[in-house]
Amino acid sequence: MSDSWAQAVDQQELAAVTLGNLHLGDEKSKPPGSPTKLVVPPLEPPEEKGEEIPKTDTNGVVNNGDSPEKPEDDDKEDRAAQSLLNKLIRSNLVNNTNQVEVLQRDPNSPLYSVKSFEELRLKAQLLEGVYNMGFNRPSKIQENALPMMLAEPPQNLIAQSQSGTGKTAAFVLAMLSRVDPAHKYPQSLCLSPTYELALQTGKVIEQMGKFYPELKLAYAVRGNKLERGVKIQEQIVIGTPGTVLDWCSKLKFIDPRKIKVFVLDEADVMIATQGHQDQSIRIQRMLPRDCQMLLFSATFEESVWRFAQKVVPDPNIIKLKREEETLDTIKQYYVQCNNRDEKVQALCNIYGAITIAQAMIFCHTRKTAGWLAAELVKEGHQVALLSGEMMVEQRAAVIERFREAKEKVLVTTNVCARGIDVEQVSVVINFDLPVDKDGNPDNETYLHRIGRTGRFGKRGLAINMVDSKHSMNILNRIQEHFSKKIEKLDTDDLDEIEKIAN
Ligand SMILES: Nc1ncnc2c1ncn2[C@@H]1O[C@H](COP(=O)(O)OP(=O)(O)OP(=O)(O)O)[C@@H](O)[C@H]1O
Repeated sequence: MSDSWAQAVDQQELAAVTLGNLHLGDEKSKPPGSPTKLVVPPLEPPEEKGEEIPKTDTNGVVNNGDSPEKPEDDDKEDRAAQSLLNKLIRSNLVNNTNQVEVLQRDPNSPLYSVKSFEELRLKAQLLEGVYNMGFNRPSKIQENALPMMLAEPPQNLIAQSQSGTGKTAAFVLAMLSRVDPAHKYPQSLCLSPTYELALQTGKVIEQMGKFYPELKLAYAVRGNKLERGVKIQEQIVIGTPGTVLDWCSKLKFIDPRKIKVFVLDEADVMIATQGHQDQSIRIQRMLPRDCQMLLFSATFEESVWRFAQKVVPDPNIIKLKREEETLDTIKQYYVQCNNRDEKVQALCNIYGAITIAQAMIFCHTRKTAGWLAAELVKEGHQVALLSGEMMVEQRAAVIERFREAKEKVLVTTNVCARGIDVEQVSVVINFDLPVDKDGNPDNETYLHRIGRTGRFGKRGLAINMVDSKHSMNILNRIQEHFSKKIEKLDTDDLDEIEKIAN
């Protein structure tokens, strides 16, 4: 009897934790409302299955149908959702100190790079747009990519750099620069992998083109129904492959032979969606030979490269390596427990002994994450829970609140937090150690969770919870892999805990 009562309380509290951190009705993904500038994009979701967002519904809910006990399956995480999440929470350029690698189509032509936007001789309206967005100087990738993209005669480009390094801003500038506002037909065309990503890029186009009101933008996304026989007058079109293909061929809203710049954004996300690769290639085949082709990708695996070569003839290539993560500046500890209740107790002891500004706690399953969040709330902590069944906007809102330090503890599973940098986190706790599908140590994930790139530099603290022979074995193998000692921490000894904070 008392047990079931306790369970009911648990469930209620869990629900409270979850709801407490959701920002329902977040408007971020709604199409921008500037009726004079838009062919009104749909408020309703894309309709056709398999077109825009295969594993999410139109609000970004990940429908992977996992039972809550199972670990979240990495492969099922939607790349498009991840990319959107990163865009929604990012407020700044991601710094990268690595050298840019440039491969020129014609190695004899001089290689230009710019240190200021003035050097690009942009139209005054565009330069004003750039400064109005708060950009003072080109980002690392923009230094090389912009002169190439704006060169005469136009050159093709394949560019790869991690998310947040300024690719979108770069190609938007190229798209806007090449358009002649006197001509009332599409001249710049950009393909995005999903409806939501198209809207995000559309926002950048609108912001950057703010002082150039003659330039108009149309959204070729599903749900945006136009009357038959209509010809698009907007000079810039952003859309998803299925709809753009229809608009260019079957419906003839766009004359593809008049396109001067063709951008394929997020190529790695694009090819992860069935059908998009073929549709993109079919669109590309309709474009004139002298159309400038630009392709961007955050990663560059073999499949992306093959696709890129099919759609971008004679390309220049620019690559910017990811910043390496390292464990050098991290103090690593483990705590030995017998079960998960002891792990919670150990956590509470740690919190009782040292002041932790902000911590991220990783669990193996959503269920554990939910349970742990509820336990920590009971102990009086302000906890944010990030879980796979949340909509992308909700996840973004949780991370945003955490970044603003509205909560001090973020409990999450690996899949949810992948690729998300919350710079101020000083302590990372592996409530469960990262393992792959076969139960082997997942060293890469371990490094991602607790590693720091050179730019963060600060010393960090990582605490691993061990609760069985098996997890001890995993820990040992991780230790061997990185050749870095993970010290034992006795969480019953307050003095010892205090020492680790110094
Ligand atoms: N030169 C710049 N100076 C300052 N901020 C910039 C500059 N270029 C871009 N940004 C800003 O940095 C952030 C990342 O830029 P952008 O979205 O273009 O990167 P990206 O490489 O396209 O990443 P993603 O593909 O994830 O969108 C944005 O907030 C953008 O406004």
